[in-house]
Amino acid sequence: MQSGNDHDRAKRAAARCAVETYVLDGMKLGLGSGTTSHWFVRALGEAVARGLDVVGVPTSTATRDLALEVGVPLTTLVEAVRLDLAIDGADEIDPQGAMIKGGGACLLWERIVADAADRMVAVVDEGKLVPTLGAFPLPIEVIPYEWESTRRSIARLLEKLGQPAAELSLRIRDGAPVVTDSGNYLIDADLKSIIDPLAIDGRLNWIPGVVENGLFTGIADEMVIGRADGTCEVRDCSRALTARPSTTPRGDR
Ligand SMILES: O=C(CO)[C@H](O)[C@H](O)COP(=O)(O)O
Repeated sequence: MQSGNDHDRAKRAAARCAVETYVLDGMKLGLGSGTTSHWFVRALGEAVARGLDVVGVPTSTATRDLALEVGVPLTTLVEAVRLDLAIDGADEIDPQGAMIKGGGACLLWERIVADAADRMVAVVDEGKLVPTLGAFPLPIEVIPYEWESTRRSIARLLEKLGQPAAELSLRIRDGAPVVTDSGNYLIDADLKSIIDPLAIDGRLNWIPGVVENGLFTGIADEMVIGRADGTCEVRDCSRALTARPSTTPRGDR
């Protein structure tokens, strides 16, 4: 069993490997959120201090603050239009590269930034690899207005899709609902095992009140898997067929 320190070493290994393997001078980058992404932003800051010329679009206010602290120049999607590469973590990732994201409450901005990138690379410690998604509760971002009614609609849809949730819990921290960077709430759906991620991803956002969900199917092109011994492995998942329609068809990116 891995300790917290092992996880941390593995995350740092994945982050360092991602900088060394993918980041080139002149790139416009999507900067993910969560602890693994934060190691990536720190490693990027060190590379910038050595002369690397890149700009980044952050996927959360926390990542924005860290990028400013470590000297990574920032831009916006309005200015950059397209990004060369987005690097981001995941809460779970399957062999096809389908992910559960949003454990850090940043799924909406993460999805927007990944969608604007020509290539998306997931950076994970090996503990994130799963044969089937779903042990990690699926985060669903909802607007606060009548969120309980939205939760009921989510429950009905999941039941219809043959995937009833054991629990649909409003995410609470310190006695109050967690509020995302966009001012929304999060409902975590404990699905145990997700049989058809694409079907759920494709339907959840149709529910009025649902802003985004944490199933990222067909988005990751590659994954960098970090290990506690400091090594890493790169795996290709760009041939995965499980994509929900993007605003930008992959061929046009
Ligand atoms: O989706 C995310 C935030 O919304 C993160 O990428 C995900 O939670 C993984 O985080 P960590 O690298 O800390 O394990």
